[in-house]
Amino acid sequence: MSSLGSETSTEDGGKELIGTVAGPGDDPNEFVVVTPDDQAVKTGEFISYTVPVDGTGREVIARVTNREQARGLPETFMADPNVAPEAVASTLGVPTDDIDLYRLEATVIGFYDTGMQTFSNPRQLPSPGTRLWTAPNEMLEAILPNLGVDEQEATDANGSVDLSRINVEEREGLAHMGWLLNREANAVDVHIPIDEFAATHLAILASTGSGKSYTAGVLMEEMMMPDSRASLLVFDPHGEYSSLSEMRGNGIFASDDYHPEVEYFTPENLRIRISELNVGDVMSILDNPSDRMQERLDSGWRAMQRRESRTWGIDDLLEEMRDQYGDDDSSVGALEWRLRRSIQRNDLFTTDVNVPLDDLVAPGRCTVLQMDTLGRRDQQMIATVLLRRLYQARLAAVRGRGDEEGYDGEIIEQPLFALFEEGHRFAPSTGEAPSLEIMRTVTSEGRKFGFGLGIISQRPSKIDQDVLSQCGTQVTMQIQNPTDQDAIKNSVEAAGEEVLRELPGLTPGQAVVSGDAMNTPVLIQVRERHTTHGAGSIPATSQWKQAHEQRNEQPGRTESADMGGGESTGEEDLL
Ligand SMILES: Nc1ncnc2c1ncn2[C@@H]1O[C@H](COP(=O)(O)OP(=O)(O)OP(=O)(O)O)[C@@H](O)[C@H]1O
Repeated sequence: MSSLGSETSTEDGGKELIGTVAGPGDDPNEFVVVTPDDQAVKTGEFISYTVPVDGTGREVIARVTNREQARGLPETFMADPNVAPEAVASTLGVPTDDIDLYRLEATVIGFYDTGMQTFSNPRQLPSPGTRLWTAPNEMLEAILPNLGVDEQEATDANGSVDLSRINVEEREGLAHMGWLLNREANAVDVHIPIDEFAATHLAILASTGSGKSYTAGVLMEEMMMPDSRASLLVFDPHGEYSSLSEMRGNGIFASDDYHPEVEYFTPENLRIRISELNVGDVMSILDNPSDRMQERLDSGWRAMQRRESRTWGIDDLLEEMRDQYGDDDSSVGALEWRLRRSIQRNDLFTTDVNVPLDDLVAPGRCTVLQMDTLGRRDQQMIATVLLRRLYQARLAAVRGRGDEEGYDGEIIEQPLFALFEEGHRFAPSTGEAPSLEIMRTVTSEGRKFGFGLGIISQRPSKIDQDVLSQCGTQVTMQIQNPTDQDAIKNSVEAAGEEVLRELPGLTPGQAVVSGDAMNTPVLIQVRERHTTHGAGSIPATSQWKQAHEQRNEQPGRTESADMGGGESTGEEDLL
């Protein structure tokens, strides 16, 4: 490795001199850097240079987007793998010092503007000859995520702005997701503001096995820390989050006055009161009701909803429809069969039990709805009814309806965050799902009412595009499928070319974080979980072997398997 001239190449704070600007690049925002250093600068690295802006020297950050060799030893020197190219060079008397030269392309991100609290593009490329440095670790920690660092915090005792002096770890309400992939582990820790993604929603998108639920687990752990004490609700269609209960006894999550609560609900205690369904929900679960049936159901259902009692059932509804249309109406007869089969005989629905929302959600409580024993339609139904009730309860709280005389509806005073594994199941891009409408409502309006959603999915192209495009923060992991990459391109505003280019090459645990929680997209390594990950793949070969050994140990099994001995040949069992 060679140094740039005779100057020392490093400064305090891990800032390293890496090269010199050669000139502008192909795009207006791009420039070219020549660097002799073949180790320090990888694609994706953040580099910096200083330019005068309004009379003040500003440290501008740029991202390296491409790296190629500009000069090196001739390829013929590498023809024999048994002989080092340097040995060939020395035999031929060719000097090898300072021979390697790299050409980097970099895109300007901007300088951090403490007034605007985000990056500002100086709209001026560095002049040829400008010296480039790796951006300092502490500064990157403070300015890559959207932490709203302001001038007061960033100003040192001499009155100069110094972004490296911000101690991110002292700030509250941040989720430590991991660290910048291009730097050493924990050199640049990435802490994202929970308030941002809890308000404007979150999407975690990746192919299966890339680390979506692991990352969701990391974020939930962070949200349940003493300085956040979230009110979380997890819709868990596969029962993947049972290990979150480990947070209860783990000191990392506790403080003098706080221990996180983790509660599990199963379908047995999540029954849906029939009167909570609206007529659209019912239509979606009935088998192809005709127009006449729909008309009768609509009228009957509305009449039932006007009643004071909330504990009516299918018999009461049928009686109402018969009152309206007569005892012999054939459409009511056809509806009876469908209603009894889809609702009355389904244990999920009941006339009177309704889990109080206060039992379900509370500050400092993570509630996991374990729905793995239910079919897709029943899972959607639970999500529909719960989301609708929670949304109404938040709306009532924000609008101060609790103080109104005569208001007897539910109220949830604290903001909520609901996380959906298999998000495409609840907000699908095609086909009917009763939950789609309320998912759209919460993602478009929830911000105003303190109701955030997190959508996890391995098939971004199968998520309703309105819902996906409302997820302001995105954690995107490995995705190779071109249709899913297109869905991300079309719905994720922050997903520029550089983000999309990264996706196929990521390995499990690596992610691009972009959107509202960030000032610019970054590639990170997600940190390890404090709780056990509950969703690993099942190791088939060891489990087959173990199961087979156990089977052999069963006395009856070995005897009947031994066709040569004992009284049974096993043939009797077949007769
Ligand atoms: N940040 C990480 N650190 C360590 N291991 C990780 C990390 N992220 C993922 N893994 C490993 O990768 C495996 C797959 O992760 P995970 O179960 O979260 O994938 P997934 O995308 O949710 O898959 P699926 O779609 O099948 O649910 C896990 O078993 C876990 O061990």
